[in-house]
Amino acid sequence: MAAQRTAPQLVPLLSVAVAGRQAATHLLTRRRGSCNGSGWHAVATAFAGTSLRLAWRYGTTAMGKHPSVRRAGTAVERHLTRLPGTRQAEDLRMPPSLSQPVLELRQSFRCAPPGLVQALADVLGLPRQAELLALALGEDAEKVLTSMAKQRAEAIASGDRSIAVGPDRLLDATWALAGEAELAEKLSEIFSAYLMEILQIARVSVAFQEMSVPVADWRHAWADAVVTKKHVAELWAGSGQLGVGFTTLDAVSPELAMRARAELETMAAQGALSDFSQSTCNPGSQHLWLRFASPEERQDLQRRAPALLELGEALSGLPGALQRVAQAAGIHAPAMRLFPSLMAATYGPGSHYVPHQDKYSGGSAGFENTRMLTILCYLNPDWQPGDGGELRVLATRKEPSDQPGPGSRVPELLRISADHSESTASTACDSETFVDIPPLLGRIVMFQSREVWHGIQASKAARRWAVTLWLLAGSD
Ligand SMILES: O=C(O)CCC(=O)C(=O)O
Ligand SMILES: [Fe+2]
Repeated sequence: MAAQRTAPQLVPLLSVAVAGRQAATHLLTRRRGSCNGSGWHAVATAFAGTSLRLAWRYGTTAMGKHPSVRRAGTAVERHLTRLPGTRQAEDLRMPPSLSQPVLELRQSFRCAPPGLVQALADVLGLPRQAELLALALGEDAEKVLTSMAKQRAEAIASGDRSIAVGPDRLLDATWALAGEAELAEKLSEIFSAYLMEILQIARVSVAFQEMSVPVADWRHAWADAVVTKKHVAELWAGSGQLGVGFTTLDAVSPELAMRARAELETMAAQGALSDFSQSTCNPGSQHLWLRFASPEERQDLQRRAPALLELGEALSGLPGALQRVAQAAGIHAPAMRLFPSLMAATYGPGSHYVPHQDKYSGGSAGFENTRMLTILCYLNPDWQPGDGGELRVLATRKEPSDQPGPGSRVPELLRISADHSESTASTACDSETFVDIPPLLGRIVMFQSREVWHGIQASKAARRWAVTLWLLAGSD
């Protein structure tokens, strides 16, 4: 309808973009104590950017059908799910009786990390089944979850409050004397925020999933030529050093690596880098994202940083090459999806990254992301022994970690049994047994994101540069 395309639509359109950005900011600012949140930064940023573009493209129609901002945001997500190469076949199978918001919720749960979905299932007392959960939450999931949070908060406030109040509990001992209503309100606020964050991550997972492709769809002749059975055996069968699933490959031409480094230096000089990280995990590091998922993004990157695009496209061919070699060798490799985007990061003198695994998600909820494979490429032509900045790969111990992570009290109080990664880590690193890998020009290191404990030794050189590509879990 022509009337829906007039100027007043601008306000709700911008609101959609703002909602997307808010989701992004929320995830960024609530990141506490978690040592690897950058994947979700990418999700959130991607969601915000795509919301804006799609809001402009489709928003007018969406607004006609959905007057409120929340619904408009949902309508944008619906269009997201209809981008080329997405799950249209599933759309066709959807029973007509489910309303659009419920279908969208179901799609979110299908794309979200399993731990998140399990958490919602636990809270609702249902099996972890996307359709059931979407139906239970219905058209106003936020309202249902807020009311679950309130119920649980009231039960605790009127019952044995010592499970939530006191030393080493969610709330400190000053709450012991609080009135029942006041305590219930405080707990309800914390529980709601936690559940909203889970819902938000599930919603942005759709964008991430839909903008990614199966690794087999991305072929690169260079990648097919350089991957051998040795790499696959070290990576997926743990046949290499420490037996933890990592491999190195010195295969990027020094000429390409030098050009890529020069482009990063230029972008850094132009102020394209993030602020210095304030995290205790990697203090002082800076990063920037380089996306090449869509033709527009590729064109843009080609103009700004052609060598980084060339490098990104080449590295993106590695996972598919690894899959093919693994299959031929009878080695099991997990199914993966590629989100075509590199993170470039730089560590100046004194900065480092504590040992961590790449499966940790950002956000205070602290759930696991779906990363499966980390591919790093180093761009440091002048690196010398003594410069620091080595990638330290550590051996693994089987004991559970005795250090509960941030937010771990909330799932407990909400009776969530999900894979709350930081409180239930089933391995820890053995800080005495490790391999240090110099970050040499053109060197690639690949490892299992969920298994391999790794960190960066304090850098002493002026600038240490690396680009990273993360591969996400796909369905077998
Ligand atoms: O740059 C490196 O060597 C590792 C970086 C890293 O571990 C990360 O960004 O998660
Ligand atoms: Fe990492």
